[in-house]
Amino acid sequence: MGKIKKTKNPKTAQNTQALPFNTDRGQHILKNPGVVNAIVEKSALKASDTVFEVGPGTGNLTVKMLEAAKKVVACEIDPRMISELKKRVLGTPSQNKLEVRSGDVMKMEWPYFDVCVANLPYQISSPFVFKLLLQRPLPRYAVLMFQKEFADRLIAKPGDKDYCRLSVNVQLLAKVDHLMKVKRTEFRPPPKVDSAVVRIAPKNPPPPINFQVGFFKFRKKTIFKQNCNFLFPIFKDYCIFCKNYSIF
Ligand SMILES: C[S@@+](CC[C@H](N)C(=O)[O-])C[C@H]1O[C@@H](n2cnc3c(N)ncnc32)[C@H](O)[C@@H]1O
Repeated sequence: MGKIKKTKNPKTAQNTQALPFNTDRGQHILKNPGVVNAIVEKSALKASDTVFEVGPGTGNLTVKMLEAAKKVVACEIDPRMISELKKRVLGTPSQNKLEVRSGDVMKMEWPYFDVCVANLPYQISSPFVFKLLLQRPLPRYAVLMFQKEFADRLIAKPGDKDYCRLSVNVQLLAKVDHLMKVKRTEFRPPPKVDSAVVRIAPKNPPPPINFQVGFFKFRKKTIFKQNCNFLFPIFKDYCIFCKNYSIF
């Protein structure tokens, strides 16, 4: 593990040797190597893969993925974490396989990648998933850790209590599978909620949706005030489907 130590108030931390966690940035670090190994195993990385990791933190997942993949491009918002990560791989055989990008993943252009693996900061879950599904070329899949309740909505099927607009929108564009549950006690500091790891495999080729007039640009209420006939067939079917299932 890295040198990070939990402090009650990061802003007033006195310990200059250890970094405080910033939970406002979703800094809940996986502390159980068994969970880290399980996530990497379930990611089924190939030796030829370029992996996009969001929020590597101190690099617990990163170092394992570097052993399995051709390259890891890791995007991290916190410069302190970047420096810990770089120190961790310095002088190791993995050093040249790691590219670190500094900044907010939602504001930057994404690199080419085959697979995305991330223990995501939960506050960006929804926009991240839709940015992922609009990424071109399409990645093979993403293995992502979410708050359990968000994961439940992603994988919900018609009739389930969690079935909602998110389930419909994501499952229209991808196959979503639940991989594993992760208890809050597996993180340092523990978050207030449990988590789950999900694989999102975009449908390839994607359904023929024109996103300029698609559901990302419309509010459902606006759509239903209009005549669906002007919409191209798949989007019209989608509207009817949502209407039938009362998904608004
Ligand atoms: C849940 S921690 C995961 C840390 C590490 N991957 C692990 O599993 O132990 C989330 C990480 O995402 C970073 N982060 C938060 N918001 C971000 C953003 N918008 N763009 C990039 N990284 C972000 C945080 O600084 C933190 O290192």
